[in-house]
Amino acid sequence: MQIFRAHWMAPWFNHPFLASELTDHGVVLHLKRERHSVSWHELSAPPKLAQGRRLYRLHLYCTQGDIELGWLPKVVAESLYNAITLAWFRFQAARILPLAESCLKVLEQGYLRQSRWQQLQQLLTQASQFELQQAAINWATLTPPMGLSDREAAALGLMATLMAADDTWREQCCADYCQQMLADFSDLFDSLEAHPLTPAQRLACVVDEDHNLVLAGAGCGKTSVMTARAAFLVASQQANPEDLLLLAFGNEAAAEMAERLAQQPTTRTVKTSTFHALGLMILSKVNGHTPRLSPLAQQESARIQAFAQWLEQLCSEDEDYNLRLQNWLRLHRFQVVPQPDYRRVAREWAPIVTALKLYGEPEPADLSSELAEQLTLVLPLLHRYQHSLAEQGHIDFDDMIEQATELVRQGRFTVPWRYILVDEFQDISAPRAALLQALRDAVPELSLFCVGDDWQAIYRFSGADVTLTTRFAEYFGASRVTKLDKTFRFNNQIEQVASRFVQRNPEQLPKTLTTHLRSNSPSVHVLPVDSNSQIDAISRLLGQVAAEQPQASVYVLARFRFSLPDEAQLVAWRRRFPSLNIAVHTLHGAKGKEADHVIILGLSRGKYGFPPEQSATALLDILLPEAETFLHAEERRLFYVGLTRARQQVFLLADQQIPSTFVKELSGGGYPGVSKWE
Ligand SMILES: Nc1ncnc2c1ncn2[C@@H]1O[C@H](COP(=O)(O)OP(=O)(O)OP(=O)(O)O)[C@@H](O)[C@H]1O
Repeated sequence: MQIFRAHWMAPWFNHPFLASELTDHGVVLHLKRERHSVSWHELSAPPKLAQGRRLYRLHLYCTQGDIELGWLPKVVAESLYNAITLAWFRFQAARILPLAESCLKVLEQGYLRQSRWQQLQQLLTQASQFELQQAAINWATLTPPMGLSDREAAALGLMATLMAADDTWREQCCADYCQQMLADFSDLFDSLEAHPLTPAQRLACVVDEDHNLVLAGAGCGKTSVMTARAAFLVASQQANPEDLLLLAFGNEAAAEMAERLAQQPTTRTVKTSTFHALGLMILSKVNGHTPRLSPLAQQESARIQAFAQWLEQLCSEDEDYNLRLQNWLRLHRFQVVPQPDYRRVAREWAPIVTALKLYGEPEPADLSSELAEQLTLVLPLLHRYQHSLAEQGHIDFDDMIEQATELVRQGRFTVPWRYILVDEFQDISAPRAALLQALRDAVPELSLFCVGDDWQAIYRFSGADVTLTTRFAEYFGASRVTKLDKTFRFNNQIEQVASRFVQRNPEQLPKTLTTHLRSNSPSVHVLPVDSNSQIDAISRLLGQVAAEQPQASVYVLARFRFSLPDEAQLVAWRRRFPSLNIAVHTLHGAKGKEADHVIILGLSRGKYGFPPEQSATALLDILLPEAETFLHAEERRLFYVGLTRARQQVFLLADQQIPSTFVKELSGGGYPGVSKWE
């Protein structure tokens, strides 16, 4: 054991300190008549060396009161100082090591998500609660001495960094992570698709907050980003394929995603599902049997049929109901004689019944007397519907999502995923968002990745709530929003028209889209036609397209299914223009699809025009979440969806006598990208 002695003259001057020695436990001070031990534990900081006129003093910071060792010759003072400093740092490093290793484990998980950041802060706080002294040490201000092992130095360095870390440091960590991933996986992003991903698409794939929202414009490659993120997570070994779940709303979209994932060997086994299939799977797994889904839920036609029958029954059983219904129908210009068109009423009221079930009855104060009357007419339909489900032991999709959410909340379903990716997020409803939130809460490290475009939110009538997108962070908490603003589908001419049109509603999130394709001439054409000559006009347009671009694809779109050309007409066109790829869709059905040319028909005013002027939706409006103040807000977005299906040109067949207000707006000046054909 090395002894560090004070100057031989110390006792002569009655100085009590004679010598010191270092042990594993601390410093032993040899005083005149006794020995005094100071454990490493009691030293709250490294020692400090001070030079006197000829001799040195060493200051020890002790929790019981500071101690000064005087009368030290220079060589002794320096070596004692070095020895105590090194031993003190070693002692602290040994104490800190488990904490440093726990912090490192959090950091090694990758992107420093808000939840991981909180975990780190908790670790540091917990440690300082146990080790009060340690909390008082300001590691950031201390410089560790030479002689520490790499491990000790790293632990102390990490502590110094973490104790000084703030939000800016976290941001920097996230940015560094992204930069590293972008560099490491640039080959993957170059080669995954037929085209290399853009910088914005790549960034969207690697950002990995607890909740991620990718806000995109039409045609900006949302599907490419969904599948590329899945491939990236697997390639970077942050996830195995079975850790991932990709969710879509419709079967077709889920199937398309599955097909795209199957093209990569690493993502072939990634699970894709619709929300409904997910709900069904959760219920079946937990309950041990498949729930009995009502045919009324599965087939719209069956539901309408049942509602129509119940309306008829209600009228025949209850004369008062019959009279009130007839009055209401007359007032709203529905057919009443020879007898009411119950099917039509059923079709219009079905979404009201769904909304009533989902969101409950509105406050009476919110209803005019006319709407209150309508409510009393609709409520018996809801009661019969619920009664019929209960009687048959059936559930519908809303029940299924609600029950699945409850099972996840109760911990009865073991959530196997760590990454959930959701397509078309703008169309999510509150119950589906609650299911996502429950899944997320069940697995602390689960990250949500939602891709959507608030400009294309078109399912409010069936309960979708676009504010879950526009106020994503308020709903889900710690989030990061990335944007895709380069569209590959359409040219600048279509973009200018469509973006200006949709942004007339100031509630839409502002976006500036750039286009990959450019054109100098207008690409949105308004063709005034007589309502009876729409088919001829389409035939002429198809002929024109076939002559100029024989292999082109053409969509014929309409607001309502019954406005679309029938199957026989489609077959006739396909025969006449065999090289063209012609398809007909409702505007809702065309969502997510694209064609070279788009023809939109039925652009008139009236109850079944576009936008439809239907007073019957007033009650629905009150029931649905967050009524929109801008007139025809959702129809405007639907029109935007129609415009943005086209890669090259859009043809708007405007009713010559009563043109749609949307078309009047487009052709009335203010939209330089629109050409008007006479
Ligand atoms: N980085 C890219 N380079 C070139 N083309 C791309 C790129 N990313 C996507 N595309 C192409 O852009 C088109 C639109 O992509 P996609 O259908 O994924 O868009 P989207 O954002 O889902 O559109 P929407 O919301 O309108 O349905 C597709 O033809 C796709 O191949």
